[in-house]
This record gives sequence, C-alpha cells and structure tokens, in this order.
Amino acid sequence: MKKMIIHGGKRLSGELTIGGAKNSTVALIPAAILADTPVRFDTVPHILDVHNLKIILESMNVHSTFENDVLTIDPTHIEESELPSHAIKSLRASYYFMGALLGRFNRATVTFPGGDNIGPRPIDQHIKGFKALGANVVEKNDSVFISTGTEGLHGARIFLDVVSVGATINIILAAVKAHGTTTIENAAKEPEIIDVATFLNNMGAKIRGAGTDVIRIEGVDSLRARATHTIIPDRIETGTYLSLAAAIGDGILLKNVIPEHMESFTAKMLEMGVGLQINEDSIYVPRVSDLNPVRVKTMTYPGFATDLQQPITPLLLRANGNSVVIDTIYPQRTQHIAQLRKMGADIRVQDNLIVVGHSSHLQGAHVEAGEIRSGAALMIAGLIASGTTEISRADNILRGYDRVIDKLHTLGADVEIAADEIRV
Ligand SMILES: CC(=O)N[C@H]1[C@@H](OP(=O)(O)OP(=O)(O)OC[C@H]2O[C@@H](n3ccc(=O)[nH]c3=O)[C@H](O)[C@@H]2O)O[C@H](CO)[C@@H](O)[C@@H]1O
Ligand SMILES: C=C(OP(=O)(O)O)C(=O)O
Repeated sequence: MKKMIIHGGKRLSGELTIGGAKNSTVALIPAAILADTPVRFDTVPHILDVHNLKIILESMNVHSTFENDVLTIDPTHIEESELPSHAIKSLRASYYFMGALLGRFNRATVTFPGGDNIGPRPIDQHIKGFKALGANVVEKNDSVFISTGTEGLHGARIFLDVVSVGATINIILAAVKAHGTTTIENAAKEPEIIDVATFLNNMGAKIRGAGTDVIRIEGVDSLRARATHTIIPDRIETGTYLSLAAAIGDGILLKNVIPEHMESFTAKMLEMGVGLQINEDSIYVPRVSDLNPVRVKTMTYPGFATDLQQPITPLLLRANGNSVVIDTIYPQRTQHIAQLRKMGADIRVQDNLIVVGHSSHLQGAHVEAGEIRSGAALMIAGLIASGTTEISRADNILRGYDRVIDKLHTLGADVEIAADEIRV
C-alpha cells in the first residue's frame, strides 16, 4: 500500500485534461473478450483498475498492450481458465467477466468481486438477469458458477427490481450474442452504459435504447472491431476537480469534459455561488469568495452521483452555513467523516443526514483513504489544509484517478506518493 503526502495551503491554478471514464473502461475491457478480432481503446485512464484487469485478461491468454493512452486487446486466442482471485478481488467491476464469459463461452466461474467498502453491494439483479436468459447459477465457496445447456442463452424480458449500473451492463454483455431479443426494463441510464453499448454496436451488436430505462438487445452471432473506440471523459474525475478548483483554485480550466454529463453537479455548484464558465467541452472555475450552503441528495443518473458526495464535501466545508448530504444509493458511504474530523472539519451524522458546517481552518493530519471517493475528499481537504497531510491506503485513490499526482503538479500542488510503512 502507498501513502499520499500533501503539503497543503497553496492556491492552485492552471489547466488539466480529464481522462477516460473509469466506470466505462472497467466494463469495456471485459466486453472486449466478446470480439472475434483485436480491439483498441483510446483515452484509457492510467489507473490501478486497468492494471488489474490486464492481469485478469492475461490469465485467459488474452494479450494486451497499453501505450500512449491506447489499450489494444487481442482476444482471438482466449482460453477458459481460473481467474486470479487477487486481481478479481481488487476491483468491483470484475463482475463484468460473468456476463462477458457467459456471452463468449456460455459459462463462467468468477470469484465474488471486491471493490470499495461502501456498504452492502449485492449482485442479485445480475444473477436474476443471467437466470432469465436461461443460465443456471450456483453460488458456492465465494464463487459464482454460471452455465447454460447446449442450446446457450436465449433472449428474455427482464425487469430490474433495483436500478443498477452493473446489472444493466452485465445483462447486456450476456445478451449481446444470445438467441433472440432481450429487453431490460427499469435499466440504469448512466452515460457509461451508452459508451459500452456504442462500443458493442460499432462491432455489429444490436442494442437500442441505452441511456433510457428500456434497453432492447437483438442477439448477433459475431462481433468484429473496425475502429478504435474513444472512451468518454470521466464525469466523477471531472466533479472531483471542479470541487477542488472551487475550494482552493485561483482559476482552473478543465478540458475534455462533457458538460451535459455534469448537470446535477454543476447545478449544485452554481447554487453555491461558484461562477462556472461552462463551454462546449471544457469548464472554467474562477476564484471563489462566498459560498452558500446547499442540500445534496444522491440519486441514479441524471441525479447527483453517489461517487461525488464525498468529493464535494471539502467545498461544502467552505460554505457560510450548514449543508446537508443524503446518500440514497449507499447510505453507509460515510468513511470520510471520521477522517475529516481529524483535520478539524465540522462534519457529523445527525438523524441519518450528514451535516457539514462551515470550517474556516483545516489542519494537516494522518488520515486513511478507506475507499476511492473518501480518498478523493481527503486529498482535496489535504490541499486546503495548513501543514502536512498523510493519506494512507492511497492505492484506493490510484485505483481510479488517472495520473493524479502529475495532474495535481500541473496545478502547482505539493504532493507525492510514497511507500507506506510495512504493517506487521
Ligand atoms: C464499476 C462501476 O461502474 N461502479 C459504479 C456502479 O457500481 P455498481 O454497478 O456496483 O452499483 P449499482 O448501480 O449496481 O448499485 C446501485 C444500488 O443498487 C443496489 N443493488 C445493485 C445490484 C444488485 O444486484 N442489487 C442491488 O440491490 C446497490 O446495493 C446500490 O444500492 O454504480 C454505482 C452507483 O452509481 C457507483 O457508485 C459505482 O462507482
Ligand atoms: C464505488 C466506486 O467504484 P467501484 O464500483 O469500482 O468500487 C467508485 O468509483 O466510486
């Protein structure tokens, strides 16, 4: 494990370019094994999740190369094999190998995924979808065994009881080569789902309605890549830097942004009084003086993303009054609270709400990144704080933030990654 060391209190300025979306990338890489040709992705983020997905691919004799933001994957010699449980456990999205292997081989054995510790994360809707497509699913000894008879998967109508990004994508991956038509109702609408559907459609898949709550998939026999797929910009990385820029910036320009994906977040910042300049594919954040407190309630897309409730918190600490945060997706996603309090933040849980009060001074401290987005919140708080902040378990940040140290240096931050002390 690594630690992030921040010497805070410096105003930051300049410009940076947002990377490809982590939550698209971690679905696109498993989706690549459905292809009968090599595939290429551009603007791939340099994150630990990609590194671990490459290890999983390699275990199946799927070679990949990653150079200059371009990831090339050759699944033409894929072999069924036992997937490395350490890599599978390192990220949540390894569950996409269930749908992708099922689509490719009509069977899959995958260890239960790992990922962020943000409260219960069942996968019952994924399993319900696989079963509806005709698969037999057995959960045993921390693994999920999925198989079909010789006839393979067939199309089905699936109504999701819970709106789930992962279940929606996993069912698409399984259904894309199934016999007949699959309909997913009450599907999730996140932009990353459209990105995955676009990639598959450009290879010959027939997926309609991605981005709405009804998705129709007509199964096809073969998928062949014809062009490089450019991954959409990461809206969570964008929101994190927007928060950082408003909290401690003297003028910061974020490039490679899709402003339509950011509306719930930018609307909240405008409500706070941040004079954002929103352009076609960039957003400029000027220096901010007074900030209004706001209420943040996380919802499925296009609502305010759960993955941004922690990154916006350091900005809420600067508002002139009490803000309130309610996470309806992951109510237990509160690891940042105790850590921010160590830095002198006025943040507490009250009647199931997170109340964030005005905190005029933050002091550097030893804190722990229990998960990716609490890590992002601590990183911003550390940049604001006087003195030195050491964030242990910083791998949780590196898991999903593209070249974060380089990007912070571009803005003038004093930050580095170091090996954490060995624990016995
Ligand atoms: C790799 C990836 O894309 N991760 C994102 C994805 O996670 P992930 O796809 O795992 O999250 P889901 O959209 O599935 O979860 C949404 C809600 O549904 C519940 N649920 C989900 C599946 C299921 O079978 N049963 C069930 O009850 C979950 O507990 C949660 O309360 O969407 C989350 C919600 O936007 C984000 O925080 C994650 O960053
Ligand atoms: C929860 C997240 O990631 P994952 O689903 O990969 O654990 C996140 O990106 O905030």
